Amino acid sequence: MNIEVKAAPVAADALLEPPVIARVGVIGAGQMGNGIAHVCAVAGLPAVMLDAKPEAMEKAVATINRNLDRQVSKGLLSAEDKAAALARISTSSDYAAFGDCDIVIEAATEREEVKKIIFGQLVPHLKPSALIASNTSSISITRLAAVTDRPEKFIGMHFMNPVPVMKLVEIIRGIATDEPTFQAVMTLAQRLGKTTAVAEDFPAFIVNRILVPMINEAVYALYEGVGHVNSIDSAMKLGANHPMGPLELADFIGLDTCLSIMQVLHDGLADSKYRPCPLLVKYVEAGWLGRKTGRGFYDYTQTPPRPTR
Ligand SMILES: CC(=O)CC(=O)SCCNC(=O)CCNC(=O)[C@H](O)C(C)(C)COP(=O)(O)OP(=O)(O)OC[C@H]1O[C@@H](n2cnc3c(N)ncnc32)[C@H](O)[C@@H]1OP(=O)(O)O
Ligand SMILES: NC(=O)C1=CN([C@@H]2O[C@H](COP(=O)(O)OP(=O)(O)OC[C@H]3O[C@@H](n4cnc5c(N)ncnc54)[C@H](OP(=O)(O)O)[C@@H]3O)[C@@H](O)[C@H]2O)C=CC1
Repeated sequence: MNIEVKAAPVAADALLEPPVIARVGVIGAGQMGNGIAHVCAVAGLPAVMLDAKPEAMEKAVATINRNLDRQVSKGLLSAEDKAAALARISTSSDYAAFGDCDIVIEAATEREEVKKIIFGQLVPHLKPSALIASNTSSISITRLAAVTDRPEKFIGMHFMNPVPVMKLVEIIRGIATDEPTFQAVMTLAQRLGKTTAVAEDFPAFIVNRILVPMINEAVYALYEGVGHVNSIDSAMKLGANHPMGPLELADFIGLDTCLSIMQVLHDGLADSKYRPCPLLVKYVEAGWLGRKTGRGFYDYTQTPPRPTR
């Protein structure tokens, strides 16, 4: 009996060449934006950063300088390579600066409405072939892509904090993301020295679906009096071999970002197990956002940082 074996159909876009990325734009010059610009520049890619506030960009360049020095002192980078990397970084407060970028990576505050406004401002300045990536920690890539003129060239590129140190980048395709975009971003992540994990477009993807509910649970443990800040963090560092305790890590990520991620999980999965801890909500309402505001579960004006509970 003859069995006819048919080749699986090949999507038309799989035959197209992925675009080459030679110049990167970064929106948001906070802790993630400066880290993304840093690793691009070290990998030889010119990177232009934009932020709502000029002082945020000045601070970002100073942070990059300090973190490059850290790599030089550890012997990971030569002084010449550091100088060359710094020279590849520029800043602008005008979206027109993204006109010659092959990809723009958005790393602004974790609020859907903020990101959607940014994409509306960005799109008119992009060349037709330019890709857009979002570094969102949790928000639907499909929904963000839908407000742009190029959902097929839109993708999630989720770096981990601190970007120069952490090996992983999660890659998330929206429903419309095409194959050349996916391939181009996989190649870019490799060029930046990162390892990729591909995640489907579900709330908070893989890392934060697992990590941030653990942090939220640590805040519940604090809220319910199971332990003090120090005992909770020591327990997880020494008892589970985590490099940082969950409350220290929450402060490091930013409590506003942790809360936004829990809200996306709670809204998106409609399961009460993702309810943000009321104490986390209260800290964010107080403006105690962690390291970036000098106070969270620790007070960073003290050396060493002193637990606030
Ligand atoms: C929320 C999300 O969407 C996803 C996420 O990113 S979740 C967060 C994922 N990251 C983690 O889990 C990090 C856990 N912590 C660690 O792995 C380690 O503690 C660490 C790598 C951050 C630092 O380890 P270390 O090198 O032993 O510590 P140390 O040299 O004392 O560095 C600590 C400081 O350097 C930073 N850091 C270290 N090397 C750095 C570098 N090359 N570039 C930038 N920052 C660096 C740390 O953020 C911290 O900042 P301060 O300058 O304010 O102190
Ligand atoms: N923190 C973490 O550990 C990680 C965060 N992420 C994600 O990365 C993104 C950025 O987070 P992170 O760097 O921590 O946040 P930060 O708060 O450190 O930085 C965000 C920056 O974006 C700026 N910004 C806000 N609105 C605009 C705008 N309209 N145009 C330009 N810039 C704007 C903010 O300015 P201002 O302060 O003036 O509002 C701020 O400088 C978020 O989506 C977050 O979820 C991903 C991985 C890890």
